[in-house]
Amino acid sequence: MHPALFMETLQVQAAHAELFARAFLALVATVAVLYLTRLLLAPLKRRAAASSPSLPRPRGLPLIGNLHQLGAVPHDSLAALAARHDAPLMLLRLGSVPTLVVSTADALRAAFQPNDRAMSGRPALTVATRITYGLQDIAFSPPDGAFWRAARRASLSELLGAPRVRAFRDVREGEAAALVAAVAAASAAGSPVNLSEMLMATSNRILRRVAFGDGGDDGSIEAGAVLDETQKLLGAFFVADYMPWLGWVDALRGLRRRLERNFHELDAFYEKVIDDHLNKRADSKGEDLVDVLLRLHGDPAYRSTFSSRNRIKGILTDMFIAGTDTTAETVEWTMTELLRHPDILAKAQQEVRGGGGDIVLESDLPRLKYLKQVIRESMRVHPPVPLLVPRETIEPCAVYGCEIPAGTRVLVNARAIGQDPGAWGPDAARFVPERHAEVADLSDHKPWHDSFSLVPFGVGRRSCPGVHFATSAVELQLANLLFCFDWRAPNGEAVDLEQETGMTVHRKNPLVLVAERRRVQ
Ligand code: HEM
Repeated sequence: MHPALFMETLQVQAAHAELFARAFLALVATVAVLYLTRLLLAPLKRRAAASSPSLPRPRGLPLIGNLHQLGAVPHDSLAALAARHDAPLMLLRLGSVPTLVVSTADALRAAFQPNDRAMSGRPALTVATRITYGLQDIAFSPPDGAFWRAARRASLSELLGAPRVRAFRDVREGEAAALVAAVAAASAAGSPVNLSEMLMATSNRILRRVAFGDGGDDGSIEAGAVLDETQKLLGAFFVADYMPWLGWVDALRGLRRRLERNFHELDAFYEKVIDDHLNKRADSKGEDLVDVLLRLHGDPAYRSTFSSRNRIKGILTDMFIAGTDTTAETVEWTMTELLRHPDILAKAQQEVRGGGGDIVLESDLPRLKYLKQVIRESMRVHPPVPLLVPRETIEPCAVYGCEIPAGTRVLVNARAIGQDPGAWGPDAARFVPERHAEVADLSDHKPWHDSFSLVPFGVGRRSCPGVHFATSAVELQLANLLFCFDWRAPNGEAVDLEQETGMTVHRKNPLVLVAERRRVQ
């Protein structure tokens, strides 16, 4: 190496070492100060706690609080922690963030029924803030401004409401048929099929066709990879979201650079899609979601809500992050449970096959009552978003007489609530679709919110506006998989229930099954 270059390298290394030493010293000093402050304040806190009712607060560690108790599968670890402390509502400190965790149906009712508004904030998480152009979307924007209310109203009336969902029926039927064809082709030689992969591809294609009007073909592989990376980043642990003052660690870990790269790729993709739509709008046939958003952009009644391209792009991001994995995972977990319960699988198949024809269409769905019970039961036991999307209190409120300050993060453990024996009885852990047999209208999802015991789509004013959109796709795909194929695990193995979590939860091991094409007489 050239001596000058060698010297320069040494200098750079020395500068890095010095920088690192300084950062380390700053970290040690901060930890010491925080620990001392905590020690000094402890008697004061104890006196205050003795004078007012308070919620259980499982003991944490200095600095990280209860973060270490989240484990690899946070919703299950939190359920176990709540059970250990007999605490349907408990207050944790995740890093420096005070967090209320709700784990039973009664606790959810007590927390949300009187405080729907107070509980309707969302924390400004690092990834969500960036990919939604600074919270200019529906899922993460603050609820107290005019924008969120107007955008949510538009999402219900224009984007995700029943008429719009009906208009995309051809897309869902086409993609269900394509899924059947893909399974048939892959299993033609008797080899097992990776159903998880196929379900994710189907869900992705539906969203892309509905949102952008493209078929997920030409040039879209790249875009698929970009959206995949967005999902991965959303599930990644950013230190800044729990210890804002230690946020620089995310930069050292390379996460900030990854996020920036992903944001710019996503942005370039949206820009192209929007330009393409503006250029060919005049001769396009049906409206896709980009067309609708551009129409609203030009409509005086909506102009202030959809005033900028960034808001249109923020809402498109919502559709993808909220609508793709969730739908695929619902089908994946339902198939998992069916394979683990052959009697239930047989009963559901008998119902689906009772209608004749060689494929199931949407017009067949209203008669499939048992299938709907199976899906409901699957979402009770495996809600795809087990801790919902985090909330944050926007004003102080009280639960069970205990004050919850503004700015408290709120995690609703939908999975624990779905298995709460207080709400579901002593057999809550068993998979029994018949427990929903008395539900009058299985397609009406409002009771899911009212009962507070089945909340895979969330609660109150921030609950999911995509329920209709999602359930129609889930029901049709499942009906066709059961109608067209007989299913079994390879070599008679048991199908496991191991989970892998990000913001959503999917199977850790892909669902690989043997599918035998049913011959229709
Ligand atoms: C089975 C599929 C789905 C599940 C389980 C699901 C679940 C959820 C959950 C748990 C929330 C948070 C609710 C809360 O905080 O109380 C949510 C919010 C949301 N979902 Fe879904 N979702 C699904 C499909 C969809 C689809 C297909 C779309 C759109 C294409 C969508 C769009 C949204 C949006 C925009 C929000 C944010 C609402 C707000 O903050 O006001 N979801 N969803």
